[in-house]
Amino acid sequence: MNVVTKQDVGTVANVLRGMEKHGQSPWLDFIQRSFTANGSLQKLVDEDGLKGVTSNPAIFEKAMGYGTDYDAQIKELLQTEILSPGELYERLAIDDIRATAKVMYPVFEATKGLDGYVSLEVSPYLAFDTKGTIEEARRLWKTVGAQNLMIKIPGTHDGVPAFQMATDEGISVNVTLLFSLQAYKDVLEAYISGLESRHARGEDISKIASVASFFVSRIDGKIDAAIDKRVAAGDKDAEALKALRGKVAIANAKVAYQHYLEVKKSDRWQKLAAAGAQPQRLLWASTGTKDKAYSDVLYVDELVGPETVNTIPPATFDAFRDHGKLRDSLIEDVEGAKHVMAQQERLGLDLHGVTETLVKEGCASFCDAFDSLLGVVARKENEILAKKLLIQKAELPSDIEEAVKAETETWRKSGDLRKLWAKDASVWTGGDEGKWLKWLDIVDDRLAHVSELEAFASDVKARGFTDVLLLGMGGSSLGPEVIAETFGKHAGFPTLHVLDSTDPQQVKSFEGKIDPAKTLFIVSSKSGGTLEPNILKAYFFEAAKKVLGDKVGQNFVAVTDPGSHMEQVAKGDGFWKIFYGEKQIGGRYSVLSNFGLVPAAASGLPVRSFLESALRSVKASAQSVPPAFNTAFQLGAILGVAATKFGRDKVTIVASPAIYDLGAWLEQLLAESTGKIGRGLVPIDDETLGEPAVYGNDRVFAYLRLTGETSSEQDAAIAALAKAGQPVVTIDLDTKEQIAQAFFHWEFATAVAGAVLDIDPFDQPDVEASKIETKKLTTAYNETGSLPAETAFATDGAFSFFADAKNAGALKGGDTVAILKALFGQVKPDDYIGILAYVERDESTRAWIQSLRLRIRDALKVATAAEFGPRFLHSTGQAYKGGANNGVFLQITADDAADLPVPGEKYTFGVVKAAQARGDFDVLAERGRRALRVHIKGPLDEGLRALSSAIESAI
Ligand SMILES: O=P(O)(O)OC[C@H]1O[C@](O)(CO)[C@@H](O)[C@@H]1O
Ligand SMILES: O=C[C@H](O)[C@H](O)COP(=O)(O)O
Repeated sequence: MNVVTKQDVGTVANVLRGMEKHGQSPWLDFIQRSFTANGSLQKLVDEDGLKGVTSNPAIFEKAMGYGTDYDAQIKELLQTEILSPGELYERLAIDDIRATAKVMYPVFEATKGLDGYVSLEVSPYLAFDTKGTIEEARRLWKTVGAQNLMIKIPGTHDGVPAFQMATDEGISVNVTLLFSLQAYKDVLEAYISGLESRHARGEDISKIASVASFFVSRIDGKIDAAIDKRVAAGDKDAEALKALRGKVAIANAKVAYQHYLEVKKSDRWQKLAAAGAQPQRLLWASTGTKDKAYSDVLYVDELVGPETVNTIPPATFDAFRDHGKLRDSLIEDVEGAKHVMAQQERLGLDLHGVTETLVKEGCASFCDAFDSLLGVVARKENEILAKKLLIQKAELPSDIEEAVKAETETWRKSGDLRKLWAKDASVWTGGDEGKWLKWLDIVDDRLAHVSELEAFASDVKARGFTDVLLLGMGGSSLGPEVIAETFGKHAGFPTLHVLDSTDPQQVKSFEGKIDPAKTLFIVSSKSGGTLEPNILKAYFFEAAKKVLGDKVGQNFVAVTDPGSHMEQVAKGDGFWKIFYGEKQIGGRYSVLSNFGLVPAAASGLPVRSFLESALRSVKASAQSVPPAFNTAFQLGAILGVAATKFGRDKVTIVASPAIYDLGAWLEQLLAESTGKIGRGLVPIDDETLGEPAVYGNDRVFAYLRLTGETSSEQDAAIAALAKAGQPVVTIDLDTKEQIAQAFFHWEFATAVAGAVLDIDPFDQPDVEASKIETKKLTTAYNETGSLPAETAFATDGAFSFFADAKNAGALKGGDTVAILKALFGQVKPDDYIGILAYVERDESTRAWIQSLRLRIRDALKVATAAEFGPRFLHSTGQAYKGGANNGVFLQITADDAADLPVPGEKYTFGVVKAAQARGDFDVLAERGRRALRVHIKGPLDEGLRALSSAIESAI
């Protein structure tokens, strides 16, 4: 706009100023920070008699999307606050609107509230959402807090009731995107009804202003195109059609204006007018000429009339000042306008259909503009925050990259990420997914209550505990384990240990690490009904009671969902504290709720800054972030697309040594969330990277890299894999604390991947099956004093082999090597092998299983999972049973060197573990999985060594 430099502005003959005499107010369809700040806007007011300003998402996109006007404020805001791109945009926009409202305020005063307005549009994403629109209108009205503000609301079917409510509540509204006479009539009716209801309550209606933004040029754009097409096709009505070119939009506006005049005469309106109501003026919008063949001031020249507004884009504003003509054109030749309307109908130009399309297209194009604007804000935010956020880099083969782009665009168009945030189950299977999404809000929620956790932390410190022993499984133990493993001991606080096993030796080992009198026990179970934490609680409660007597409960804390069995137990046993979980969060999504935070606080982790770090991830995935800029979405889309379209269902998790345990948490999240109804992602954790040659085409590599403590071997191996064309996603963490961000990032990505896989990522149907089998066995034990007998299909030295009839048939028999050969002989490319060991998980068994899996991987070139039972039952076990049938399983059980009693039960820990292994195997077999169980008699270390060498010979 050249208003500042042009010489002829403000002359007496200024045609813009002259509009006033015709009862029309010129408004400007434009906002830009520098334009307001450098006095250009003021100059228009002073010299051209500018009377108002309008904005829309496309205008803000132009203002914020290019240049550097806003960079300083963005930086400043992000220094002190954690904001999503949507929140950031709103802060910038509101500042602009306020600054503009200030410039326009003298006009507002001088015209006694007739003019001087500035319009701010509600989010275009809400165009079909009445509730969302009214809520946002109220919020913006309150936040901007300027009398001369108008909230812009689309005049859609769903927008009109919101407009009526807003009017009733005293909010001034600019109803936008009006194309048809009928839509305009509905809007005027809503305005009157809104005023009437307010007036009926005895409230003032004189301060409410409203305009109806009736769009002009876009109508000609569509109608003229239809005319040209028909003329080109040799339509018999070519001449009559040509005569309508460039006429319909103006005729449509003139007819709408006639309706306005008629309504103003009505008794209904007169009553409101007598009570001080201001008429809702028609505002001509979309008045920039799009077709170069027409006058560049066509839609200003031809629509001049009393009690109207024309919001004029900058170039048209300049052009009109330069050569616009003023006459009462709006009421000129109304009959002619009606004739044009009748003609268009007779000729089948379908103005009705065109206006309907224009509403839809108008909403969609404002959404597109908003997407692009928010994308720019998100990009700027990412650049400024840099390492304060996780930095994700995807190196994908071009076919996967293309497919991910297409998926991203599908999500952008459908607005499904906003639906996800709105907890709309249609994003997944339309089941009960909406009830499991409280994890989306939990970070905000916990931050609001963080002082309780901080108080707990100081109490724990003050009581001088040396250790914290957490008893729980899966979602209740893996997050705390990551926290314990990653952060270690905090000075002045107890050491956090996590026990998630029924292996008697392992229970004993943990018991040996602590002094019950100086230990805080955290019994953690969402459901409160899980077998393991219940029996572990019974065991340690009894052990602690021996030293603490009646005060034993004071060394126990429960974390459980409200109303659970565990809550009752905790109350009955006089636990020191009970912390509650959220029923609307499943176990594996619970780490940022009390399930992760209570042990974190007890071990001295500064939970406030941990949560604030997590909040950055929440904001980076917020509903305002377009999918292309939402890195957690991108991760989920990559995993989902790679699995469904490219057969790459093995998510190979690689993590820097200092954060290695994230993989254990991630395994559960991915496997239990996605591995069901015969599909899903198979996490492969902690499988030391090999040469590219040892991999097939069934993997995606996810590399969690702690930038300050990287492993050069990992970096080199990952680089080689990317070079070899394997898909690699690298996520850089700048600090260990950013595991908080990684938690949310992966939860969000998993939810997205679940949608791409078309499954419910919040249930775990197949875990339940093995729990039922286990329960049957432990019940039988309690009744008969022994587990039901079972017969090995083969024995060889220290080894006995068990399987269902089908697997036993396939494995035939013979010696150990022959049986193992038969098992591994069934492995096909793109399968994976699961080693499922029900033995104590300690340094030596972990080293043993790790070296074994690598030998298998390198020999057979398939993915391997190395798992300990019963821990994995609450994690990857779901996918092994419910996912695709591409796993081959070797289950390992062993005689227990010593057993431990479970207080109050006949069964022992050893019996429980045996029942769990058998329950697990039964379900694997029942699901048609290729599986073998080998039981080791005698000393475990010898047995494991012998098994390794037999496997070595078999592969
Ligand atoms: O916290 P809870 O209810 O004891 O459950 C522990 C784990 O068991 C499961 O329900 C099934 O394995 C997991 O989803 C969960 O994390
Ligand atoms: O209120 C103003 C409208 O949003 C604007 O005039 C639309 O104009 P356009 O059709 O040129 O985009």
